[in-house]
Amino acid sequence: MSDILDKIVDTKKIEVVADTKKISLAEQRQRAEENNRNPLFKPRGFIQSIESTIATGKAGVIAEIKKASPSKGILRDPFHPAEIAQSYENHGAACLSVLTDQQYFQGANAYLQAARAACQIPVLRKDFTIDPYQIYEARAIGADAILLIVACLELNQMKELEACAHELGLDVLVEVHNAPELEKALHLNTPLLGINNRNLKTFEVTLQTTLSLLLMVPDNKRLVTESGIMTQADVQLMRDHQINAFLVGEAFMRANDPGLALKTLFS
Ligand SMILES: O=C(O)c1ccccc1NCC(=O)[C@H](O)[C@H](O)COP(=O)(O)O
Repeated sequence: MSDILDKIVDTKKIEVVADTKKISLAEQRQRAEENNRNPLFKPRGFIQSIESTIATGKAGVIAEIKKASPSKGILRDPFHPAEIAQSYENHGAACLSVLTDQQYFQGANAYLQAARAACQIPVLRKDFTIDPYQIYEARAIGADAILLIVACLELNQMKELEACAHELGLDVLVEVHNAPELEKALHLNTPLLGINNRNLKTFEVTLQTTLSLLLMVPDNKRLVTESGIMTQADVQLMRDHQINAFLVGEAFMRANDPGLALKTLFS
């Protein structure tokens, strides 16, 4: 595990203990299950939205809402998640990804809630999931999908977390950065496989990461290329390799109108 991931995971362990004292696991679970019975909050179908967008010939874009990151500092200030969500939806995003980690990304659960309430498209809770508590919490705040980062997790943990998510109707994006992680990820059931082009140890970003792992990705997985997609040439390079799902943050967060930037990048 990288230094920053070590730090983030240590923080998450402390947060889960503290959060459980504020809202118990049983209460969080009850909230999650209530949401599943409420038409406003039941899962919107994250993978389905990516697939139906790609089926029309367009790129399946997971458009990220993040105020800041460890590698880049502040990306957007002022920051209005509801406006950004509407702009993304109006300009063709298949899904949203909202950072909820506070300490390292200046995110918040409230940002996810505001973004989801402002649109109809499904939302990934972008956080560092290490404990089932966070999955109940994700569903309780309205998330439609969660992220599992292989570099942070043992295989048994990943399987347990995936089963918990699926039980609640949440989709799972499993994220890898190298070949051993990819092999591990293939033990999960989720068809959604993210390759992060960012090395979380050095913060170096290269799209070659996705291209170098391509041959290892089975046909029954939907590959999402993540991080460092900045130009139309980047998009074209990926599409030339039949990669049609993208997770993009910085390029949109730095634009005046994030949705317009999405439309331009993928036109
Ligand atoms: O971005 C970071 O600095 C970072 C550090 C530690 C863990 C994760 C980190 N980033 C999360 C992401 O993977 C990106 O937010 C996402 O893929 C979008 O990337 P980009 O389009 O380059 O903003």
